Amino acid sequence: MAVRGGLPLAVSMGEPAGIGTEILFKIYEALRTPDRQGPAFFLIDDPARVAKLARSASLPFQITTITAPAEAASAFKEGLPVLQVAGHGLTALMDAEPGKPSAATAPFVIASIGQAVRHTMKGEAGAVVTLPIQKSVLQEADFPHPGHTEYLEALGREYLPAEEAANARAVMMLAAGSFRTVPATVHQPLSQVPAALSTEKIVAKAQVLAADLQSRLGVARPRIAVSGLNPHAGEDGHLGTEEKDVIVPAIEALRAQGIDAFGPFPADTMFHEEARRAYDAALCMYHDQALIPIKTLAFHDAVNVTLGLPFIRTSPDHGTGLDIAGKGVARPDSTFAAMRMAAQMAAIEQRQQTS
Ligand SMILES: NC(=O)C1=CN([C@@H]2O[C@H](COP(=O)(O)OP(=O)(O)OC[C@H]3O[C@@H](n4cnc5c(N)ncnc54)[C@H](O)[C@@H]3O)[C@@H](O)[C@H]2O)C=CC1
Ligand SMILES: NCC(=O)COP(=O)(O)O
Repeated sequence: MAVRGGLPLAVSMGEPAGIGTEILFKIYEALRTPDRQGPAFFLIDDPARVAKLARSASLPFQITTITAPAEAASAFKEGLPVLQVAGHGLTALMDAEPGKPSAATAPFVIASIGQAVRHTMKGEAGAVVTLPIQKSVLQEADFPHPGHTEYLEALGREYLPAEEAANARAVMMLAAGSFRTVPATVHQPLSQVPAALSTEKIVAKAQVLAADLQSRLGVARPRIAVSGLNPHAGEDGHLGTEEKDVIVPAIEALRAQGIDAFGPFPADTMFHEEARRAYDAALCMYHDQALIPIKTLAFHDAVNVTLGLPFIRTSPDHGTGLDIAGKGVARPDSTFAAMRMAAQMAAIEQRQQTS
């Protein structure tokens, strides 16, 4: 599959003690056949570390060091292309042990994400695909963002004109085919969610969602079902008032702007099969409300997409899988789906730019 003018995907390394690299090995092995059905990519990591892992797993292919993304497409035919991640003290990476993350590797994990974004924004890569990070370890290393979504929002702002940058909002979306869920608040402790919700925030997230469903995913007239926050969507104010005070005004504002938003719906009944036919995306109020249904129904198929960025970013829906790292049992499906989705989005973007 061609990616934006044949450009390969830039894959950030994620947690070196997690399942990301072994998953990438499985995907490369599946893709290196002559009739491969998937996009070319390059990994931003330490080639020596990746080669050591490949040797210990007796893989039937080689790791190819590249010095620039432009080499990735042809290198992909010879071996899994790896571009050096920036940073000092590479022994910390070489010493990474499956299942045992260390804050010493955090600077490389963070640098790899930044490099993937830079190459994509420079037009050297078609999209960013991130392998999972161990968020607690990055926090220990004083990473000031709770996850990729927030970091990518900050990185994306650097590429936007000042006025646009001030209003830029990254939106987390989990997607498995036409089943899509979006949390209005993202990595927020549950106790802080009610205070963090506002009519403005819900409106801003829904605007990005509607715009990107149209422009990046080809949904002509996005239908957005909005969840309540409380049991039974507040039971007409008897079980909470956020619906009346915050969510309904947001839906009204969105409808006045021509966005087909409706609700609020009780979150316990809006995800069953028939209910899902009525909408293209569910805008939920908090992380687990959005992620539990989709990970329960489609754990190995779902993709995490960040909308509202000046570049395309996808990721598997799962995390670092420390409990299974190094055992060879991690399934590559979600990361593979993330790569295919990034390639499809890049192709849509390219068609729009050339039409
Ligand atoms: N995009 C990202 O960077 C993400 C990072 N995380 C981070 O990952 C870390 C671990 O999070 P958890 O909640 O434990 O979730 P997890 O997804 O890493 O693991 C949950 C369960 O699913 C299994 N699992 C995960 N991926 C699998 C795969 N590909 N094949 C087979 N089984 C798989 C694991 O073995 C574990 O039993 C946390 O630090 C979290 O913040 C979590 C989600 C996304
Ligand atoms: N549970 C999803 C998740 O934590 C992914 O977050 P992000 O790192 O993509 O922001």
